[in-house]
Amino acid sequence: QSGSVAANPEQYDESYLCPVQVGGQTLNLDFDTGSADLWVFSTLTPASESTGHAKYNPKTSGKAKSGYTWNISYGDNSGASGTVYADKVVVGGVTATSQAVEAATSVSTQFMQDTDNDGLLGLAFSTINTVQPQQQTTFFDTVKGTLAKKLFTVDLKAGTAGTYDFGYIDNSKYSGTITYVPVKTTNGFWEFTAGAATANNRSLGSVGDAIADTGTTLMYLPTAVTSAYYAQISGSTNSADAGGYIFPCDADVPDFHIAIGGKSFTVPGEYINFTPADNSGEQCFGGIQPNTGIGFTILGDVFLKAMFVVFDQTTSAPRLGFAAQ
Ligand SMILES: N[C@H]1[C@H](O)[C@@H](Sc2ccccc2)[C@@H]2OC[C@H]1O2
Repeated sequence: QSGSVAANPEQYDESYLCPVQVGGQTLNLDFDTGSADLWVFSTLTPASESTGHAKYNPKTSGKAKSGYTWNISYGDNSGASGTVYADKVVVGGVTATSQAVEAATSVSTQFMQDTDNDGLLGLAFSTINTVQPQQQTTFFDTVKGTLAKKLFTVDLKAGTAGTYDFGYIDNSKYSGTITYVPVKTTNGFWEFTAGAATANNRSLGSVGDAIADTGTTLMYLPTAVTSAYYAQISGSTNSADAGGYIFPCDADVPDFHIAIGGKSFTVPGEYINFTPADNSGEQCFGGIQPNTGIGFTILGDVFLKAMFVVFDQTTSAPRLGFAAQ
C-alpha cells in the first residue's frame, strides 16, 4: 500500500498537523521524526487538561493492552503519559490494522494550550518508544512491510500545506537530484553528518552531527556556526530575555547554505526571520538558534520546509535523501 496526508502548518509554522483516523475518529497529530510514540488526547485525559482537543475514545474499537504504560518527556521539557490500546490507524489511506495507540491520562501545559494539537505520531526508530513492559512499534515500523517501498517522504512548506507520503517518492515534489547520506541509528534518531555552512559567501564552520526532526520548529546549530551567522546581521543580539538571537525585523537576513553529502542546500533568509520577538514587532526572533545543552544539531522545520526529504529503510542500512523543493 501507499498514501499521502496533508501537513497543515500552525501559526508561524510552529508545527505541522496531519489528520489521522484513530479507531475511526479523526485527530490532528504532530508527525515527529524526533520521537517514537503515537500518543493521543483521549476520553481518559482529564477534562481540565483536554478542553478544545479532539479525543480518542478507546471504547469504540480499542483493545486495552492490560498493564502497559507510557511516559514521554521531550527536548523542550514538555511531556505526557498514559495507557495503551491496540486499534486501527489510517494515515492518508495507509492502514495499520493493529497499531499501539497511547492514550494520554496526563499531558503537560504546552500540550494543553495548543488546542489544535491532538497528539503526536512518532516517526523516529522504535528503539526509543517509551511503552513498558513491552516496547511498541511506530506507525511506520508497523506498516513498512506492507508499503510499496519501505520509505516515507517529508515535504513541509512555508505557510501552506505540505505532505507526508508513505511508500513512494513523488518526483514532482522536488527539483534536481536526491542526495543520500547514511544514518546513525544508535540514538534512535534519523541522525547524519552535515557539512560546511556558509552565508554571504563566508564560511560559518561545519555543522557536523545532526538529526532531521519534523517535531522541532527551529534549527539548533553549533554555537560557533550560530554566532558566525548572526555576525552577518547588524543589530542582532543573543537576548536572554527573548530566549535566543533576535534582530531588527527589517534587517537583511542572509540565506543559509549547508553542505550535505557534498551538495549545497539553501534555507532562504526569510525563513530565518521567524517571528516577532515582542508585541511591538520591532525585534524578530531568529529561526537559527544555538544547540547549547542539546549535544547535537537539530535541523527542524525551518530547514525542512526548504527541502524534500526521503526517510529510507528500503535497505538494511537506513539512509536519508535530501533534495531542494
Ligand atoms: N521532537 C520534538 C517534539 O516533537 C516536541 S514535542 C511538542 C511539544 C509541544 C508542542 C508540540 C510538540 C518537542 O520539541 C522538540 C522535540 O520535543
